[in-house]
Amino acid sequence: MLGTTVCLAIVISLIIGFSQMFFRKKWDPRSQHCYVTGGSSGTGLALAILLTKKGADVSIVARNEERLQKALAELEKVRQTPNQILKAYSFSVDTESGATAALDAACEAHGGQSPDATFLCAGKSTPGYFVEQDEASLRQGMDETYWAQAFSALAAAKHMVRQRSKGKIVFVSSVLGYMSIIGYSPYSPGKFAIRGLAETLQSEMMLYGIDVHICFPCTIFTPSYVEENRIKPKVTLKIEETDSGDTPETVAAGILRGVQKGRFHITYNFLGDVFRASTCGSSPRNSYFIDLVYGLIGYIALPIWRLTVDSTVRSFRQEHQEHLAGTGFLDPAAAKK
Ligand SMILES: NC(=O)C1=CN([C@@H]2O[C@H](COP(=O)(O)OP(=O)(O)OC[C@H]3O[C@@H](n4cnc5c(N)ncnc54)[C@H](OP(=O)(O)O)[C@@H]3O)[C@@H](O)[C@H]2O)C=CC1
Ligand SMILES: CCCCCCCCCCCCCCCC(=O)[C@@H](N)CO
Repeated sequence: MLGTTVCLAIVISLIIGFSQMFFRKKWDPRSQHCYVTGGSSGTGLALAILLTKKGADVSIVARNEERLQKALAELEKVRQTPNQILKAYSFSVDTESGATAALDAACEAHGGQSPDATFLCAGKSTPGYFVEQDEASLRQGMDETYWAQAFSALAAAKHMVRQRSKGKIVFVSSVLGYMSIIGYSPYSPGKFAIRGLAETLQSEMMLYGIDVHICFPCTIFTPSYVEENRIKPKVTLKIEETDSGDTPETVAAGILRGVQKGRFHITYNFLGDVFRASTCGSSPRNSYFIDLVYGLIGYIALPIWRLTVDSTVRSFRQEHQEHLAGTGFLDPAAAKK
């Protein structure tokens, strides 16, 4: 009985898998309005360039006007047709009012129509030790991760639902939204929170025919990666040596491919695939069989990797004590153990 059920499940998922592979119509960005937050730099910019090359109308949003204008000039260079609408808007998207105003401004250039796809790339990482954080820095961490994406998703969802228009919402979390390591207390919780929101919306947006996706990148060589490494604890840098990193262009191509394939969780490299399959839970899978293989690899390799992470952290104990003594954090009256 169990054998028959398993066989039946395999046959059904094979049929579904193949039919999706051959008959699913790939999303074409041509002439679609793609709204990209964080589009002035790194991954968001690479994605905006890619979408422009594919013939999309592209709106980019970020705060710094100068970088936005430079980015817009990059988009202009790869414009495919004279009537492609390419625009840049300076707003901070980590509040509801900012995110809504940014979206409304971008929609105005399209007769008030909702974007066909909303890519939420805005985000920042400010790593540091937990005991060196305070209320302001931890709240800032959530602003730079969760709120920098959640309010744009809210604005886009309301806009689309009011207009009864369909579209896509694409979040950018991190593998640090699947797991975490020392030094990421201001960042990782917000990236997990983005997953929580995406999981809710993947279910709820079905009411309206809105597709939801979420990408979990590993290290990306972007300007902010260079910036975060300046303040990143050495132990965190050491642990991250295992991750060889990708260019923003690779990640952007991975995001677009994932959206076109209709993936909910998007990963584009081996490490990402392993973490995705190993923490999938009841989230929609990408493939029953391939994910099983990645899951198996994770089941064997991740506990071993975790042991090496733990031993790296312990090997930094002495150095860390000296660091805390140097910053005056330690209570001088407390006996040295
Ligand atoms: N680099 C990496 O190693 C990894 C990055 N990620 C995530 O990928 C996404 C892109 O990162 P990356 O390409 O490195 O980023 P960059 O720092 O290169 O670009 C970030 C972009 O977001 C904009 N931005 C940031 N905060 C706001 C805000 N509050 N309002 C409006 N715009 C904002 C920035 O412009 P401005 O400052 O002018 O507003 C900039 O355009 C982020 O969500 C990041 O967390 C995930 C995994 C790894
Ligand atoms: C087969 C299993 C082996 C497992 C090896 C795992 C190695 C992972 C190293 C940690 C990668 C951290 C990336 C952080 C990305 C990010 O979000 C920050 N750059 C912030 O922007």
